[in-house]
Amino acid sequence: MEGDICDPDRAAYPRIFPPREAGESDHQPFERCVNFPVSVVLPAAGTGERTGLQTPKQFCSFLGRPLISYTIQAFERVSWIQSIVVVVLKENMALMTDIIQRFQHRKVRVVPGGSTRHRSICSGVLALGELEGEESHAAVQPKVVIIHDAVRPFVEADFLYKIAMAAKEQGAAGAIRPLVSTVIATTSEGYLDHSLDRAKYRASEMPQGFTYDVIYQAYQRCTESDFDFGTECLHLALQYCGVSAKLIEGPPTLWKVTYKRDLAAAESIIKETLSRSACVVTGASAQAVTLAGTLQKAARTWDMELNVIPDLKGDNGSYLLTEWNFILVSGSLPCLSEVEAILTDFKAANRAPLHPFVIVWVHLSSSDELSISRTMAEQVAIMDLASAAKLQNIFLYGIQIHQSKIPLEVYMRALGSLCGNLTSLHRKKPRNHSPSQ
Ligand SMILES: Nc1ccn([C@@H]2O[C@H](COP(=O)(O)OP(=O)(O)OP(=O)(O)O)[C@@H](O)[C@H]2O)c(=O)n1
Ligand SMILES: O=P(O)(O)OC[C@@H](O)[C@@H](O)[C@@H](O)CO
Repeated sequence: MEGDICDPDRAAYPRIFPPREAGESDHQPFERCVNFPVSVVLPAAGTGERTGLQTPKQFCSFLGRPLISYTIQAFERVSWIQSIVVVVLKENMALMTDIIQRFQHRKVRVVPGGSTRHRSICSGVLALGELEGEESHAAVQPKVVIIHDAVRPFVEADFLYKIAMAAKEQGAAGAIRPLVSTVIATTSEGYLDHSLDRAKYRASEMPQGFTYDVIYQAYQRCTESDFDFGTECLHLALQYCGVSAKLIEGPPTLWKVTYKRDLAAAESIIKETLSRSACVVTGASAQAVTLAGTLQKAARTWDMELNVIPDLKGDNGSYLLTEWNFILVSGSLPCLSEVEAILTDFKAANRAPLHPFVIVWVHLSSSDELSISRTMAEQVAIMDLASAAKLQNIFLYGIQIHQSKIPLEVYMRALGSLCGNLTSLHRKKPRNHSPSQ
């Protein structure tokens, strides 16, 4: 597809996902890239009245992490997004800055919002044209602006790609979903006037994309009434720039957190997603990498996503300690130092895990290379280590695979049921963090 400069078969993170084998089904996420600058505006200056809570819904925490942090993370994981502008109420600027620092968000800038959603979005769009500080080095004025409600945390890279490409081609693009209920028009006395043919209408959702010029002009030309009562950016593009947006049906995950019940739904999705992902840390051992590849394939039968990494540090040396669980695979003789190293890395990253992390230490031994006594001694040492790890909110498991004795598949099933525990672990309340509203 035009603009798609990445080889679609190349994984977005080549050092994590081994190249797919010929004919292997498309289990692994890969990232399609665009070749023009894209920035994001996340309006988050609302008060969330409809939730009935004191805390604005974008700042409500799940597993110790505010909702808006999950949304930002969904965007900063997309490598072709150059910058993110979060728009919050002036009194929440310090809180938002703290969240960015605490969760190590990158390429994010905070600007003050307005009294309505359109005024907040406009503030974010204008900020993209005024690059300041280090932003001016890293980001250029975007060709395409993606606008996305900060309270829609479940957005996928592939759909963002479709919206960005359509916005570049058409000038504007928006996500839509089928209507669940029929839309009816009422009389001023509150009676049915007429009902709309549901087949002709769709729900307008987010993300939406616009070329920078279109959305900038639309906000320059719209009226005060638009600013005060409007809810649809696509309408402004049509009304004031003559641009008819390309509409793309999005996945059901695009829904917006609006009412209190939506918070509970969002929390269960977050827990479910977290418990089905893990990083396999292999070190440099070729044997461990091979075992990791086998694990990765087997994990698909457990509906788990395993990302294989050589160590806990990312390309730029920063720790990859986001919300992953970890499976530490050692091909060499089982030595505690590998486990101790990963726990030390956790400590060095200075990130108290806000929800239980799981480390499964899988040792592949080609024979009974260990005497029983050493195994026993080692098990005691592992148990001590596991007790210490638990104080860090980390659950440490160890599995020794004697390849000679039992087929690998049997171990895979054991590991599968252990990984299945991740879900139950995440159902536990995070230690020491009473979740805020
Ligand atoms: N003045 C406003 C109003 C809303 N928003 C943002 O626009 C998104 C969608 O709006 P909505 O769901 O209506 O949020 P609230 O206005 O906070 O909700 P409510 O109407 O229940 O108060 C939210 O991320 C919200 O923070 C904004 O940036 N500035
Ligand atoms: O109307 P609310 O302020 O609840 O939320 C904004 C939504 O209307 C908006 O996100 C989509 O309809 C797309 O424009």
